[in-house]
Amino acid sequence: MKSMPTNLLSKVENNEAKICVIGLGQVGLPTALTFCQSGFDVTGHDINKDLLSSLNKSKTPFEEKGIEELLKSCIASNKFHTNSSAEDSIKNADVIIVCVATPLTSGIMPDLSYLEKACLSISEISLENKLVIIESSIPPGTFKGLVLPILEKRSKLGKDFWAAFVPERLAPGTALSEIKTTPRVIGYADENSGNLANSLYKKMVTSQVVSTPVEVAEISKLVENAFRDVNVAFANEVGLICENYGIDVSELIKVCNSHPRVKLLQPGPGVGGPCLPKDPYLLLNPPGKKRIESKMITDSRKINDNMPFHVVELVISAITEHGKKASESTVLVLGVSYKANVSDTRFSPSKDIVEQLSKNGCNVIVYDPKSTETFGGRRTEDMWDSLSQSDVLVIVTDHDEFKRLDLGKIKQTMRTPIVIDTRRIFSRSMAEELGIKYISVGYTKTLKDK
Ligand SMILES: NC(=O)C1=CN([C@@H]2O[C@H](COP(=O)(O)OP(=O)(O)OC[C@H]3O[C@@H](n4cnc5c(N)ncnc54)[C@H](O)[C@@H]3O)[C@@H](O)[C@H]2O)C=CC1
Ligand SMILES: CC(=O)N[C@@H]1[C@@H](OP(=O)(O)OP(=O)(O)OC[C@H]2O[C@@H](n3ccc(=O)[nH]c3=O)[C@H](O)[C@@H]2O)O[C@H](C(=O)O)[C@@H](O)[C@@H]1O
Repeated sequence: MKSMPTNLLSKVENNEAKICVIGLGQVGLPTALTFCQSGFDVTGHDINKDLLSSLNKSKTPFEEKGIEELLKSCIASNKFHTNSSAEDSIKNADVIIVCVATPLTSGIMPDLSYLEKACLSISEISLENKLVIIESSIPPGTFKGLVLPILEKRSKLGKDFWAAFVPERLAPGTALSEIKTTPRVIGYADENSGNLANSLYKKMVTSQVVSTPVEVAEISKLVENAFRDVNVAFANEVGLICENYGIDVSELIKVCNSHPRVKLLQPGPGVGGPCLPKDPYLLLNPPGKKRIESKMITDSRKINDNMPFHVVELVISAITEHGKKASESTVLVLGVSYKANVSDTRFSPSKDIVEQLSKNGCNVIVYDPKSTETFGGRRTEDMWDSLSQSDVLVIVTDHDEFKRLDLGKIKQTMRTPIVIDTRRIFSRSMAEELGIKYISVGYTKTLKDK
């Protein structure tokens, strides 16, 4: 075993290490730009050439607070470059950070093909004196079982090169602040690699850097997201219970959360995004091993996946109670992205809501200022004009822009004033005072009273 790579360590400590980030998506781009902001020279490589050319014009394909300004300043400083050649990008780098996607296959199994290809292209180059970091979320056992065997094709870990798994914890929408302020986990396979990675991330992160064996780090990332998924599922289940009792879940949450050890989350239209619907399955499917059973985790996934269908039931009941047929009704859906103030529509609850409403015969109009996705509905540019033709307004995403909508104007404009506010962006009492039929996940009193 070689001793600590002092040359590489001093390059890291003096901000002289050249960094290459592979995969410039929602994780890779903020990572590349934040390291650049911390004083490093960063090359971003991606297989998507259109993405590289739009980044070179300071345009990002997704919405993220402050990212275009940061991209512009990093390009202007001449410290951020893009390169479509994997070979050149890797060859010239001291540190290589892999941020490619690790999605699910159609059979809900981990799809590690992007990671495998990225590692293969790294392994083609001599890794002498380089540090390789994997940031992509990976099923337990992947770092030692897949990543290292590929990287060690020509070079030896701990002798020629160093490697660590450093899971990303940023949440889209607040990525550029969270990437620095959220404590960072370093998953190490050997001590020197762990120390190098530790020094590197201390340059970027203003909070704690926690070191742990790589096996723990792999599982920690997936458990964190499964924890969040299970907690949202519990909130959703409590919402459904409240509908049965005819009480308002928001009032209940306020009361329960006054207990110092209770922190109920917010029920809603379901759980979307690139990670929560996927990571519980990465946790339970270690590559090459038997699937692990966890009823709580899989049931939570089912509860959350069922919420869009529940929202559709709320809409159809409201239409029926109003004496109309679904096929005669127009429904305006506000929001296609999976959560507030982001443009990402991956696994968005809006998809099932729009598709199922259409299947029920509704005329579905979709409006989202952050995305042109329609999920098969008809997109409108003029929300107020579409509202004037609508029988039901369904809020699926709580963008700030929607929160500012005037309820009085909504009441005056709609053909039938029925609002399904799945995110609780409006005041229930104000809506009801205005004569709006107000329904939410966890509040269906107006429906049940009839
Ligand atoms: N999106 C998020 O908020 C978070 C994601 N993660 C994890 O980070 C990883 C990346 O996720 P995202 O950034 O959302 O994915 P993404 O899909 O937004 O970006 C991945 C990028 O990698 C590129 N790519 C794929 N194969 C490549 C290759 N062989 N060489 C170069 N580029 C390649 C793609 O073209 C794409 O631009 C995943 O494992 C995800 O689970 C972790 C924390 C937060
Ligand atoms: C444990 C944790 O908080 N993980 C974060 C999560 O980011 P993400 O944007 O997916 O999380 P989120 O804000 O909880 O949103 C996920 C989904 O859950 C829904 N949601 C969330 C909270 C809530 O009370 N009710 C609710 O319905 C959201 O609307 C959204 O559809 O997953 C990220 C990731 O791994 O991609 C991770 O880095 C982030 O730190």
